[in-house]
Amino acid sequence: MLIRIPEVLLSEEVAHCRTVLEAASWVDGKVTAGAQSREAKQNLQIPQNSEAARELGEIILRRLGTNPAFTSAALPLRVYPPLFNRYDEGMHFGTHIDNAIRPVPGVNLRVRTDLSGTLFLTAPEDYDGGELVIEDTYGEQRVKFSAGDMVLYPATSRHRVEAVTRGSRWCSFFWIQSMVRDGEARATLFDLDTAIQSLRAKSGESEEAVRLTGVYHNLLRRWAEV
Ligand SMILES: O=C(O)CCC(=O)C(=O)O
Ligand SMILES: [Fe+2]
Repeated sequence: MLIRIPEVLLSEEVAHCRTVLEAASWVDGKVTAGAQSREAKQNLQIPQNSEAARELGEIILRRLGTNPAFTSAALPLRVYPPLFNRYDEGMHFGTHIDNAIRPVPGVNLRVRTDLSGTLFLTAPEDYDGGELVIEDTYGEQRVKFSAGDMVLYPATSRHRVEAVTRGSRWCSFFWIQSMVRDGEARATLFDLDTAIQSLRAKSGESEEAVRLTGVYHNLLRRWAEV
C-alpha cells in the first residue's frame, strides 16, 4: 500500500529547509547505502551527524508526530532520524531494496524498516525526471508529489529514482518501524480507522461508531508490539 500524506510541511517550512540545505555541505550518498544499493546509488546527501540534518530532522519529526494521517497509516513505534538527499542533472538511484535493520547513529537503538518515506522538498515543476518508482503488487507506481507532501510505502518494495534530466530534486527520506509489523494488518487498521473517522464526520457520535472504535482498539491490542 502506497499512501500520499499531504502537507507534512507547510510552504514556509519547506522554504526554511531549502535555505538550510543550500548552506549545508553535500557528500556522496553512498555513505548510508548497503552493499547492493551502493552500486545503484548516485546522488548527494548531507552528513547524518550535521547540525543541518539534526535541526531539519527535528522539524520533520515534530510535524509527523502531530499528523493524523501519518499516525493512522504508519502506527509508528520508531522513526529513523530523517536524512536529506538531492539528485542533480544526470543523478539517479537504480532499483534496490532498503536494508531491513538500521542502527541509529550515536544511540543504542535499531530501527526495523517496515515503511519507507520520501518527503518532497522541490516543487515538481522545478525538475524533470526524478520520479520515485515503486514496484507494488499492482504494478509500478510513479511518484512525484508537491513540495511538503510525502509518500509512505512498504520497505519490502523494490524501488528506484529515475535520472533527473533538468533541475535538481531535493527530498528528506527516512524509515519507520511500525507497532504493527504485518503490512496487511496495518492496512486493515488504516482502512477501519479511515471509515470510522468518516462515519463520525457524517453522522456524529453513534452507538455504531463507538462499537467500531472498540473493534479498532481491540485489533490494535492484538497486533501491536510496543
Ligand atoms: O530519494 C528517494 O526518494 C528515495 C531514496 C532511497 O530510496 C534510499 O535512499 O534508499
Ligand atoms: Fe531506498
